[in-house]
Amino acid sequence: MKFDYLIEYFRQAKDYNFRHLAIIQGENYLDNTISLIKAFLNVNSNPKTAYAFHPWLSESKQRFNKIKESLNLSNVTDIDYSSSERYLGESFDLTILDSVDDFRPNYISRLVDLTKGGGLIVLYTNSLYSNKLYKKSLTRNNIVKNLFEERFFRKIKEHRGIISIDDNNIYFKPYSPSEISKQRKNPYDGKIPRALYQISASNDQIKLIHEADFILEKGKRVFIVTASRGRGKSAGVGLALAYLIKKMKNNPTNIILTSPSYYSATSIIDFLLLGLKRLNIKYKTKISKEGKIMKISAEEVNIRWTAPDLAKDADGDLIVVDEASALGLELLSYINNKWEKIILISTIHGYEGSGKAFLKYINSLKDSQIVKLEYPIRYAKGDPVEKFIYDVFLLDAEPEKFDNENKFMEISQEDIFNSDKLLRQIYGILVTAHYRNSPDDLMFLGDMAFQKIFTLNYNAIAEIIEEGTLDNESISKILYGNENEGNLIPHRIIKYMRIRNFGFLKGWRIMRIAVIPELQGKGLGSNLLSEIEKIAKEEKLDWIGSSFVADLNVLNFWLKNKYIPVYLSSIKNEGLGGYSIIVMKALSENAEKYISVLSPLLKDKILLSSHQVYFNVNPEILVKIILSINSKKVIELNDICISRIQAYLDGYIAYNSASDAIHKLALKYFYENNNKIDIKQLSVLFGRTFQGKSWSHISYMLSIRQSEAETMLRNAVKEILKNINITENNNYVDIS
Ligand SMILES: CC(=O)SCCNC(=O)CCNC(=O)[C@H](O)C(C)(C)COP(=O)(O)OP(=O)(O)OC[C@H]1O[C@@H](n2cnc3c(N)ncnc32)[C@H](O)[C@@H]1OP(=O)(O)O
Ligand SMILES: Nc1ncnc2c1ncn2[C@@H]1O[C@H](COP(=O)(O)OP(=O)(O)OP(=O)(O)O)[C@@H](O)[C@H]1O
Repeated sequence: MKFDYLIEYFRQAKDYNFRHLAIIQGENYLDNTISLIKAFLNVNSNPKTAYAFHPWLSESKQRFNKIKESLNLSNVTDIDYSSSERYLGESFDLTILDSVDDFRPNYISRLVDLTKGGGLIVLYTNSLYSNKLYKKSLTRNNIVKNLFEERFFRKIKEHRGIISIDDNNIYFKPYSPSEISKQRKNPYDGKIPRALYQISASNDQIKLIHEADFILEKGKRVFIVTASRGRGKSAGVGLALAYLIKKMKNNPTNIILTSPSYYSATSIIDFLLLGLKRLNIKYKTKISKEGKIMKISAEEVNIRWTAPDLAKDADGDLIVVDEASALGLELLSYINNKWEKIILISTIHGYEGSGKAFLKYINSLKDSQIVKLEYPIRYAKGDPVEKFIYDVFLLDAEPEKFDNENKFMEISQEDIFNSDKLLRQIYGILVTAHYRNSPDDLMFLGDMAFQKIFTLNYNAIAEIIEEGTLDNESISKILYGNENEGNLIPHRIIKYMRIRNFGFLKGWRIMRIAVIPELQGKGLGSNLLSEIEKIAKEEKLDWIGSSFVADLNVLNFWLKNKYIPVYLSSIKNEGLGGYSIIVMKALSENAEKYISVLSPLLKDKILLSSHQVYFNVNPEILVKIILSINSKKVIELNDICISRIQAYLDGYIAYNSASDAIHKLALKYFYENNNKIDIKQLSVLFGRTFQGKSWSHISYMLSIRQSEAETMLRNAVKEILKNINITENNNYVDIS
């Protein structure tokens, strides 16, 4: 097919700085891809090109070579989908997505983003439906739905500026440049150095650089930068840091830079270096073996990139956190407790979800200033491809609040995907409530067949996966190392607890439960759960459970609804920023037996191995879990122990001298649970005794003053002692 008539539109896009997206399908996909790009080359003869694929899959390299050679493309970066996050700070004129082997929403939204105004994105495939890697992970017993893809096609037809080519048919409604708003940079006003003004890409960036010196004011200061994707937040902060370095000149300063992965901070680093160059400030860099810039020294200032878990405790004067909302509120609150000067950068709408909880958090921070960037950097505002991506992946879905909060019903995936209004509502609840929702989750919602969706009148929703009833072979595979993410709870229990026959039981895993933000805390979540439990009982299930990243509020919700913790993952899920916990409620006698074995084991695990496995977990979470598990053990304390504790309380010996005795006393308390003690006091005791934490660590984690920590521990110890039958309250012993 010839696409010469599109040249005029490509030219228009170049003039107005917007992009086109083409979806090419059918038997002639390769020829059509080549012809379409040929038309585009009339407008840009040597485009900076990104080519994304799974290079290890058969024939993918041949396709890459054929396209590259037929078009004589010389400036090509080949990107392995699995490491595509490394390219987030880059920009391209032409982006080619090989979708023959995979059609994965997260990859598409991430890579489309990298394309500049005037550019073209081509997504080509034989068929969007068959043989796709991510889709296979949603397939069970050969069954999977196509609701996501069907909607994707409907959206292609609805949007202007999107080209759809299907063998011999082309469907394209041109976009009107009148909908594009070009931005002009305001004249230079002397507020920032001219050299930085010249390299700033938007008025928003100039404002950001100007306002960043808020951080240099006396006392605690938190400077927050938020925007949708690609607004130049990170680059702007890089330039702002260069300016701060210029201002701090002779002050020795240590700056810690952190982000979920090194690559998400590269924009900051690149633009910091560019800014330093333009300001004529000399700098040195320390580069790792993999080529990562780990440290920059300029004037008296040192800037180091450090992974979040280490960064939070590092020594420094200022911490800069990129993609802050992805780190989770617990870590952010720790950082806020420990650091005096903080810069937080976060995407508000985007593939990390819109993060209402994060917004609420930053709005509540004292001594803070928020700068919001509006104008996109890579392309003009009003760009049709951005509109398409937002719509097709529902990046900005916001739910409405409905009356009659308690009407319980099940909704089919078909009903949801056939009504955009309903889908926006349901998915909007997930996006706003769960800040880690991503476009992949939308495909999951549409295509994964073994799930059920329940709602309380569209104000609260739960997404449930059917798990269990595994056969012998599947169970054996799990025992000997195979993954089975479709059966998450049975997998964890079979693999890690080695309890084989749990796999035969039938259960429901509540994969997501969420209430629209305005209605949280009013009982809707609990009501929805109890309605679901009724149905689960009617269906004769054995168990109902959930796996989520341990967070105090969420844990409280499950405990309040009488779910019992049965498993806590031994490694941190870096992607989700925490340790996953599984909670469960038995619906059959059979399941009751398993829970009564599993939960005491979890209590033992926490009490015996927190110093090495869970030392980074908030002690309050661990205390909540152990207190919720009712398993008793007798722990004997002899008189010497008690006397040493008493001597500690009376101030004759230090904590360290009595630490073993206090440890035993705490163990006795946690296994006997006989009197109610303030949870924060217990958490200090647990943190110091079982996790080996320092007083300062504990205070940052629990948001208490450092000076309070030891008093709280003493109070907990006193309270526990009070309830132990002690005949004489001595702080010495005679041995006869
Ligand atoms: C598998 C998973 O999906 S786990 C993730 C759960 N979902 C989320 O974190 C999304 C954001 N939060 C929400 O959508 C909701 O708050 C839910 C689903 C956690 C709870 O539903 P709600 O209707 O808010 O809770 P409900 O009123 O029934 O119960 C209140 C209890 O839940 C806990 N809770 C957890 N989160 C919240 C919250 N955001 N607001 C109020 N209470 C909360 C509290 O312990 C509270 O008890 P308390 O008032 O005695 O302290
Ligand atoms: N002043 C500038 N001059 C040239 N290019 C810029 C400038 N500012 C940003 N860019 C480019 O624009 C793109 C987006 O910038 P950046 O990564 O800072 O945005 P962001 O808002 O942090 O995006 P994300 O939400 O994707 O993290 C990058 O490719 C960056 O190199």
